[in-house]
Amino acid sequence: MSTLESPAPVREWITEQARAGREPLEVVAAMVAEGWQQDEAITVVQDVLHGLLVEHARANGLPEPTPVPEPMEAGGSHLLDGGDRKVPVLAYLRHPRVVVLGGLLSDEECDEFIALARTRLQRSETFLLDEGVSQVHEARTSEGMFFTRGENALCRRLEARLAKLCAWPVEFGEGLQVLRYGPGAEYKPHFDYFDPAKSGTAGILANGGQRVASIVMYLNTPDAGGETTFPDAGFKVAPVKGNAVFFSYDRPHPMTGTRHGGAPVVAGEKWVVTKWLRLGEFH
Ligand SMILES: O=C(O)CCC(=O)C(=O)O
Ligand SMILES: [Fe+2]
Repeated sequence: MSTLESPAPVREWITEQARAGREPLEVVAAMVAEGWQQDEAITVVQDVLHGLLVEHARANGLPEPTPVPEPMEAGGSHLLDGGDRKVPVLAYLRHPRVVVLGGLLSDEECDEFIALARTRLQRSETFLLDEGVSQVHEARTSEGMFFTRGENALCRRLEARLAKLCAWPVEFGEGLQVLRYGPGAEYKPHFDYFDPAKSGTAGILANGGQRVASIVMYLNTPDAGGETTFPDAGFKVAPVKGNAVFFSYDRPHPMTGTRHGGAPVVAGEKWVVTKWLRLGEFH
């Protein structure tokens, strides 16, 4: 019998202990004293407590966690397999979940993205979920454009690399977006998921479901400023050509800590290409 199919009375007893404020390790110790194997006791306690937390979240109107891409899962190696390229991890943070990647794109790939996007740029818009429309907004003073998924050989190559790195299907990704920030331009702190409380969200989620991860890739190195900031974590990522920042959010809620922004460019310009990953197939 697997421990997860352990009899209901044991699970009920663990739940009672947790509700009475007993420490999980004490509960495990009590089970071991009753003849349980340590590892099996830990597994059952963990499973019951996880279920309690999910129930608690639901009862308090919080969204439940979903699976997310996890680029660090590959056996703990710091050199990730991007298929056609090995990608070094430069830093990672547990909460919010952030992974900083070095050399995700070659210099030539960065230059080619800028060249392909330059003539198609338009003032960036922000999707106003209450009104269900996209509008120019002072919180976002960049210019941008979207490629459709698989639009050209360069997009296809990068999309395949990201899918391999994140172990997340290409079909679950939105088209790549290129942004250009001139001097002084910025993107004020925001969340990338779609707010479930807004009326326009249901329509957006019909295609692909929620966003669960973002990868912001730097196509040049601004002379000063332009960091990607995570203000709630007191953390910022330096925009360096070819490098990237990955972050994931397992539910559309501020508790993920993934509020982030593009700090104002102080000197020079800043170019990024962004990929958003959805929970399901995006058309
Ligand atoms: O420019 C940056 O550093 C962040 C971009 C961003 O947050 C976005 O495109 O959603
Ligand atoms: Fe963002």
